[in-house]
Amino acid sequence: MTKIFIPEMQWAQVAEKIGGPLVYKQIPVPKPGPDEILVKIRYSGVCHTDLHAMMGHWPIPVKMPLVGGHEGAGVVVAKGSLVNEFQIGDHAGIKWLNGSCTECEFCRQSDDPLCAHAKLSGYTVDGTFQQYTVGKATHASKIPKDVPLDAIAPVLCAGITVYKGLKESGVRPGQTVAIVGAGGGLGSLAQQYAKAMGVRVVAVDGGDEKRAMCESLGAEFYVDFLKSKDLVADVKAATPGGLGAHAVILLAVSERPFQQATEYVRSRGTIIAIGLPPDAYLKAPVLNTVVRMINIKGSYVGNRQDGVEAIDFFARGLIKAPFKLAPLEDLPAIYELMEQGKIAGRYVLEMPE
Ligand SMILES: NC(=O)c1ccc[n+]([C@@H]2O[C@H](COP(=O)([O-])OP(=O)(O)OC[C@H]3O[C@@H](n4cnc5c(N)ncnc54)[C@H](O)[C@@H]3O)[C@@H](O)[C@H]2O)c1
Ligand SMILES: [Zn+2]
Ligand SMILES: [Zn+2]
Repeated sequence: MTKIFIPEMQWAQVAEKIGGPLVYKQIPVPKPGPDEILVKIRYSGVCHTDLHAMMGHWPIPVKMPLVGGHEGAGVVVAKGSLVNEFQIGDHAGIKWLNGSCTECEFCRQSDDPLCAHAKLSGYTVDGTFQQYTVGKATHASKIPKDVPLDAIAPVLCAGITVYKGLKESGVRPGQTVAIVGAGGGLGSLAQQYAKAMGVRVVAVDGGDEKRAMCESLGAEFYVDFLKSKDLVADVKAATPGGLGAHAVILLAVSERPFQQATEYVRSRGTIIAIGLPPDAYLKAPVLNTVVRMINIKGSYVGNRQDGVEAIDFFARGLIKAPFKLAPLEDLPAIYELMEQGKIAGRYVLEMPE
């Protein structure tokens, strides 16, 4: 086996404290434990969760200083003595779920995201905004060699999460899903997974750039929340018979749509909350929820099998979502655009050689 050179130091984007700023600097390359792999990250997507993490938006303690990032795609360059799943040179993905205990009731039932001892990339352990990242071999994703590492990166969180959310909604081929926040990273992939599953899409987001993107991704209708005078009526009008959407996938980073979705979901329909706006509450009228038999559920990333399936959809050529490439150094500017809701699709960072 050819020996791969691994440097002692590497470039990383580091948040030194809650709220930032980010510092682009050299830090030590981590060493994999016995059950871990070391991945030379080539590309990492930038998820809105990374921004929430740096800003301390959620009441879950976040590691500081922090290297964010959890959509990392690269090459295995070292592994611990217990690792059988990967060989040096394999392509691998580091996801939000960096590892879990594998022994608790949730892990045993393949609900590993619910594990109380889960390690979260770019939150409780350092993530993929660095040249080299460690992850548990059991939880890292296998990426086929013919799959491009830049395009697959956003699938590792955004893709898996929306794929899982669509399955949790129970929406069936031929039915209609309203995707709220359709113009963002998760939204762009949600449209592609829905289409691949034979589900019709009503996209909800703001602005003409996102309209153009959603229409190119196959949305049958686009409702602009910035321009619509009656969003509920507009979404319903875009669904068969005007009866409302069979499922609503909430990906927006503001609270309003979480309050509104019960108004345009179809009777017996399901609302899936995925977006995580800070300090937000779900609110639904009890009467309508009961007499229209509305389901409201949360959905949180996906388990290992969801990951395998989501990557497989991509590998079969069914998922093509737009992304923009930028060097790792540009992360602060990307966060600024994200804050302003100005990113159509996903940004993918390219690591320095
Ligand atoms: N549940 C999970 O497992 C999970 C996984 C990944 C991300 N997330 C969360 O999902 C959210 C979205 O992440 P992202 O990376 O796609 O973010 P993003 O910034 O790329 O996209 C968010 C989109 O929401 C749109 N939006 C804002 N207000 C809206 C409104 N009122 N109506 C319609 N659209 C609106 C924005 O214009 C933007 O296009 C974040 O809160 C993130 O933390 C959750
Ligand atoms: Zn994410
Ligand atoms: Zn567990």
